[in-house]
Amino acid sequence: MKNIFNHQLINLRRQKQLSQNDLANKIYVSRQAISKWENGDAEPSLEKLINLTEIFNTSLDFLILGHDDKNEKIIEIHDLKKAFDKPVLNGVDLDAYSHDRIALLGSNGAGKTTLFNLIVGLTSKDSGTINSYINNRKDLSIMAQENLLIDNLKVIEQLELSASMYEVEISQLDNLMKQFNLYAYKNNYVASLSGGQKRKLSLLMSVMRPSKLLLLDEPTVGMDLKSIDFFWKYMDHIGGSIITITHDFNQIDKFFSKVILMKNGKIFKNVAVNDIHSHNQTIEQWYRYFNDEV
Ligand SMILES: Nc1ncnc2c1ncn2[C@@H]1O[C@H](COP(=O)(O)OP(=O)(O)OP(=O)(O)O)[C@@H](O)[C@H]1O
Repeated sequence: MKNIFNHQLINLRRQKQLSQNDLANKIYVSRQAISKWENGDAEPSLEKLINLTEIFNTSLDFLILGHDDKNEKIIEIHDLKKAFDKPVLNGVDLDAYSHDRIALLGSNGAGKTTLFNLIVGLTSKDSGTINSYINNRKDLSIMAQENLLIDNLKVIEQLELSASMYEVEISQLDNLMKQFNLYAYKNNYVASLSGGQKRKLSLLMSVMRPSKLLLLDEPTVGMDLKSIDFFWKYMDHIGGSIITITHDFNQIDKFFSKVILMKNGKIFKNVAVNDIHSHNQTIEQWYRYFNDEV
């Protein structure tokens, strides 16, 4: 299990709208100590960790690992059907749990984005059930395939808009833009960004607050290699359940715990990545075999 304490601390402090000084005063340490913890240069004593769990009303597991030890079901989909001109989803069954990192695979037109849109509520189902055990407004984030950006806003204005919706402190935005290599474009119009920069901005908007379920639709398409590497490293520090539509096979082997293959409007395979590796297969080989793309 990965220790992501410093990321959690930043996120939880922002959620509570506390400055580093405010938090330092509450637990009787210096502001510099908070800064070191958030930069990953030092870690608090157990006593201070416990103080932090009380302030943020959370568990030690959540504070350090980004999730509670219980692997809770967060979404349950049963016999989901959807047709447009022709049937697209023919009875999808899928459960996702709080620790899951799922790569959703399938050929073009298999219905992956349609499934996301149904989960988020952008599309209405024909039949079946989607039971969500999280608060979709607070705990569900999505980075959609089409960038949902407003062209005539400046980058900073676009981010301030999301920050106000997600109750994220505006003072954190400069730091986030620096991490995402967007700071130099802070006052540029969204319309003037390259495709890859727009993807990074969308990604930043979808991860600026912690979520229990994060849906990503082809997140790395259009990004350069450096940005792709940054993206996956960043994702590794995010808590909660993540379902990603991606064909970035190198990363699926490293990052994901499960792969789901959609075919003929159904979940054709739902397998642990470890199981595939234990048969000496890469995910790409497995995918090509089962998706008849050998
Ligand atoms: N709003 C819509 N109106 C009509 N048809 C639609 C609509 N949305 C999706 N479809 C159709 O549903 C099918 C599945 O599309 P979807 O975008 O879900 O596939 P996908 O697996 O995400 O594909 P890709 O890998 O190409 O992004 C396609 O045939 C598509 O044309």
